[in-house]
Amino acid sequence: MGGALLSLIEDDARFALAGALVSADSRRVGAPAGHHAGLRYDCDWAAVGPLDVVIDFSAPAALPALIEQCLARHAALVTGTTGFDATQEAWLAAAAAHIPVLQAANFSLGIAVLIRLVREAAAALHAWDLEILEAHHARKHDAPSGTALALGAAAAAARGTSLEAAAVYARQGQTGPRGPGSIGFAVIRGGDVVGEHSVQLFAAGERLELVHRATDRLIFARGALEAAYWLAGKPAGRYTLDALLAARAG
Ligand SMILES: NC(=O)C1=CN([C@@H]2O[C@H](COP(=O)(O)OP(=O)(O)OC[C@H]3O[C@@H](n4cnc5c(N)ncnc54)[C@H](OP(=O)(O)O)[C@@H]3O)[C@@H](O)[C@H]2O)C=CC1
Ligand SMILES: O=C(O)C1=N[C@H](C(=O)O)C[C@H](O)C1
Repeated sequence: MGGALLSLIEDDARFALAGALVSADSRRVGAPAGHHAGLRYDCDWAAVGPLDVVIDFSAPAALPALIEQCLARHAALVTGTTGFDATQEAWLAAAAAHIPVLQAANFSLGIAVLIRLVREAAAALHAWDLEILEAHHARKHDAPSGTALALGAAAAAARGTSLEAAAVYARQGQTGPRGPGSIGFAVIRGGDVVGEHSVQLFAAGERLELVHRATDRLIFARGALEAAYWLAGKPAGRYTLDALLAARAG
């Protein structure tokens, strides 16, 4: 995602790159960061100049330093990183008391609309069995994807329950029949799949499938850049992609 962001920022006059950070043991440290006037990848926040907004697509382990630096610099934070645990989610919520934070498991417009459709379908077909399938490239670290979890949370909320109460993440052996009201997840990993999500609702004699397929990672980078431009300079608080889309539509 870092590479996709760099390539877009190069052609976007709204942005000036302050720095490009990778992990301490990255083979990229010291290599040119795209074609940005002498900027090189670094692993040290000290190499990053003054900034208005940080865009994060990294790993949960990067979060403590990320939050510390955003707070110290009063910078807005856009994060697309997935796989945070409950403690890390709480750190993000606490940071939002001091800086603007926009977190989205998926920055594609199609997924934003899919989440709305899932809410509607889950509520309208409240007794139907609901399953979520996702497929991603072989290098992905977390499962199910953040997007699959967001879709599950939207469906659960639309049915007046929570993902914690409804989710079934694994089935193997003598599982017994499907639990009523449960939300099942299935995960595929392989090759260079950019990201595919399918929400399926089943009743006797019929099935509804809602599917999104991403074929280019640039869509996520574009969405994150729009979010960053919108978020910079806003008051402290939590912001969502939905709020950005509503602001643009209105
Ligand atoms: N919200 C969305 O729309 C999307 C979200 N994602 C999520 O974004 C995250 C990154 O995905 P992707 O770009 O494919 O992953 P990659 O593994 O390709 O890149 C991760 C980057 O983060 C750096 N990094 C890892 N750990 C640290 C650390 N502790 N401190 C600083 N930098 C670190 C890596 O450095 P190094 O050079 O060492 O690898 C690398 O540059 C994932 O959580 C993924 O699920 C991905 C796509 C879209
Ligand atoms: O790791 C990825 O690649 C992606 N991760 C996000 C997720 O976990 O939902 C978004 C997108 O599907 C690509």
